[in-house]
Amino acid sequence: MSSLTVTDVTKSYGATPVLTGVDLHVPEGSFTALLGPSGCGKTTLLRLVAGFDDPDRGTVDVGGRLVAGPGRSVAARRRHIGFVPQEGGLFPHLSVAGNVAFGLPRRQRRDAGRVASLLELVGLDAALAQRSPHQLSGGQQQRVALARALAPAPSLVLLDEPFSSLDASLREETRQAVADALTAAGATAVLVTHDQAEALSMADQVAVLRGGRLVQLADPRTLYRSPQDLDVATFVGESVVLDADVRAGRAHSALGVLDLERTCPDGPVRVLLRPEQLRLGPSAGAGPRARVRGVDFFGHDARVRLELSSGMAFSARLEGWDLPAVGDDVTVGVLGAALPFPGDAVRSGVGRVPAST
Ligand SMILES: Nc1ncnc2c1ncn2[C@@H]1O[C@H](COP(=O)(O)OP(=O)(O)OP(=O)(O)O)[C@@H](O)[C@H]1O
Repeated sequence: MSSLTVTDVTKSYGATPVLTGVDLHVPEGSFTALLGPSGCGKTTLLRLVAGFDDPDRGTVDVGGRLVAGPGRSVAARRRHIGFVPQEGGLFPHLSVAGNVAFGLPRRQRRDAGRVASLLELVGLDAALAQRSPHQLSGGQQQRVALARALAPAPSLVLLDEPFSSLDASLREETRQAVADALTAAGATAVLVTHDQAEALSMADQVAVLRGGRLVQLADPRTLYRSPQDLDVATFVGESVVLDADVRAGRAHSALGVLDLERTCPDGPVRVLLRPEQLRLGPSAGAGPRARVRGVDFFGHDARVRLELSSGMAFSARLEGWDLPAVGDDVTVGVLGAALPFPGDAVRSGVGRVPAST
């Protein structure tokens, strides 16, 4: 397996810039997720790396070998890159074993042991080897597609939204199987997704793309806890954004006086909390009082929608055992510190919680 280095990659279709000055380094043996909203250029970047298209400017380097750049474009089939497309792209007329064997060098195609070990690597029972793709679940098909992509021991594996067509329970299970197989193979992998939970749970590092630019590259915890701006914050998770006034290093806000995650000059600021930092107490307790306006119960946890007497609405994320009822009055406490964004203009004093889950 090899590292991947993308330097200053720019691509336009007609007059429309799709990628602008993208720099990305994926260390050997690591897993990077490209995360961003629809149309931000994720798939285009993957296609330029795979060799399905060429950048207008910049370079792509796989394991120290320049595969795309000024005057150079190595053909896709010579880049030693495995590709797992959205729907798996299995050959319908070949068996599972035939599909996996297709990825092997010609002289190894009849090696049943090699095919069996690849199926084992992706967590599939060898008994499935003679089935046709249409006799498999969507999750099993994706695993076969990964086994086929890993078969030639590629330098790099690219996965383009491979779980998007799977239903929720199968998606979780398949993600885990794919992540385990990639780790076991020591693969360098890049996954395209618009699902923040998928990116945060699977990847070693997450590259957030917005409008064709890479706006932040960080490990999942850093990205979630220290997003570079409020747009990234709300894209990677639910947020409570408050207007506040910093005095002597603490933020005075509608949810009380908050400690800050990093130093911030005195003055108006917007601060970020995550809904799971909020704790609710009895209405007679200390802290700002709020009324419960709604409870969205998910089983293991719940989103409790709250409103202060000022009309400010926000949500807390609580474990599902001991939840308040709609109409209850509660007090709100804050765990940990808030993240300040001094550059963001103070708006109307109303907190917001995006609907993204
Ligand atoms: N071959 C092409 N010709 C013209 N425009 C294109 C082409 N490929 C992509 N685009 C445009 O480039 C932009 C980025 O597309 P891309 O598929 O890379 O986005 P994405 O982030 O992967 O989105 P999604 O999550 O919806 O797949 C879009 O506006 C798309 O319409």
